[in-house]
Amino acid sequence: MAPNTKGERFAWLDPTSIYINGSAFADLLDDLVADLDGLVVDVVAGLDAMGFVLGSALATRLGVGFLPIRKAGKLCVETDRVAFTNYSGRNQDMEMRKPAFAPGTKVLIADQWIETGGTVDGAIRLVERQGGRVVGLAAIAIEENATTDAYRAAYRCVSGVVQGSGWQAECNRQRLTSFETYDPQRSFPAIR
Ligand SMILES: O=P(O)(O)OC[C@H]1O[C@H](OP(=O)(O)OP(=O)(O)O)[C@H](O)[C@@H]1O
Repeated sequence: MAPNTKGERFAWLDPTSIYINGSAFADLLDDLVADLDGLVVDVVAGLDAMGFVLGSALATRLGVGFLPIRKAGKLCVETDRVAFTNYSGRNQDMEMRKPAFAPGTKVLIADQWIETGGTVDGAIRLVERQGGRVVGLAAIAIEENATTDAYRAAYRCVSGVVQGSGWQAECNRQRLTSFETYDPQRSFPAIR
């Protein structure tokens, strides 16, 4: 995963090198699906924008559909809208089509990353307001803080970066030791 080279307005890392490499992406999905074993999911909801990548891939692996939750102002149908604040401190709105599913639908929410938990909090509210049951959260990494501790207590939380690992501690510090040797070419897709 690549370090931020652009400053504070941006996320502290970029996981594109996982998505762009077929083996790495497949390994990530294998691990997440294995950790989701036994969880009954009716639909995967992915968060705009990068949560669409992981969310739609997971949905196809789980054999269920995919529901995009959008940043506000994009959907051309009736929506429900909530405000949220993410790691940047910026206030934004997000929207979900309305109606999106029947009450009681079991929803797995997927996002690229959970840092403060502010973004996923908005998605949980949208799902629950339509009578959906959030059954799990999936991400490449879920940083540890009071908000995400509460999520782990309430929902099945699965992440590529495993809780208790050295990588989890590095994620919490927002500095990976692998940044020192990061080389984008190592993840380039093979040319056939
Ligand atoms: O836990 P939080 O502090 O809310 O931060 C996590 C969110 O931030 C990132 O997305 P970002 O808002 O950067 O947008 P993007 O998906 O369009 O890159 C990430 O993909 C999550 O959606």
